[in-house]
Amino acid sequence: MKFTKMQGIGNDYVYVNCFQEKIENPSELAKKISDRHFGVGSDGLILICPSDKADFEMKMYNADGSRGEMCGNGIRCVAKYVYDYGLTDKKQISVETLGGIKYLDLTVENGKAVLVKVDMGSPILEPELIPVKAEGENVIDASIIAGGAEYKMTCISMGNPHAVIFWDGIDSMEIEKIGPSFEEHERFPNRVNTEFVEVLDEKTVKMRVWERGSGETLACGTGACAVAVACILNGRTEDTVCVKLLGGDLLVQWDREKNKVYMTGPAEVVFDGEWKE
Ligand SMILES: N[C@H](CCC[C@H](N)C(=O)O)C(=O)O
Repeated sequence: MKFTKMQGIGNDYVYVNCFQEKIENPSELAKKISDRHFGVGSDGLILICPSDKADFEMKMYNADGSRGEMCGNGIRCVAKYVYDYGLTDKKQISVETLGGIKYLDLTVENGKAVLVKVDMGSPILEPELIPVKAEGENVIDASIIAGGAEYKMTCISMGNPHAVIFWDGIDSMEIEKIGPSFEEHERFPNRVNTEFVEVLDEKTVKMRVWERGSGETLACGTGACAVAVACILNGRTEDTVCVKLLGGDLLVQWDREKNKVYMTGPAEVVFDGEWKE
């Protein structure tokens, strides 16, 4: 099976062109191929497939084999792949995901896509749609007890579930201890991606993320969008935010009139390879 290893600000996945390859059990393959010692090593597996609703379909699997509804860093790499590898010559493409159809604009230099802007759609705040067990019509700066400690969280879905926690001193936090207590918390029926964010100024934040199904990653695109929305909802930043992650920066804008979130960032090919099972 041919694959391409790609990364979006350090959030790395194995990409398979399913116009050419047939994957019998993607969940099992994701677990094997993601292993950083016995496999290729990645945060998960992403399949690039035909679609009858959009130009392409993205099917995303975390390193534990679980399916993610949407992947922000991944969808930028999908857009780069389909352009650079000649599946399309369009610089505006649509990609079907479990989180809805997403629309992307490519910036091309020397025949290669170097920057991708994604219309990530509208943030979802209704608890039952995130989902998170909670009273009321949203979860903004709400209390949760996790791992025996109390936190304040803001919950948002970008097609996939996120819990955003404001936290000073994220560089020294023991995310590997706190993250799982949120990921497996009984208030999140489908588990949750958890972001810890430090506000630097009204235009700039920095974050770390414990991803559902993959643990701490260097970056999370949907998480960066959830963080920006949470910062704006809590009056911490302006509507356009530079989100600084371990692997690099993303620019996130929440257009409140259109109620759409736009994310702009890079996408890069690491290498092409062959997987022999
Ligand atoms: N772990 C996520 C999927 C990947 C999201 C992240 N890598 C991104 O760039 O959005 C989930 O299970 O919802």
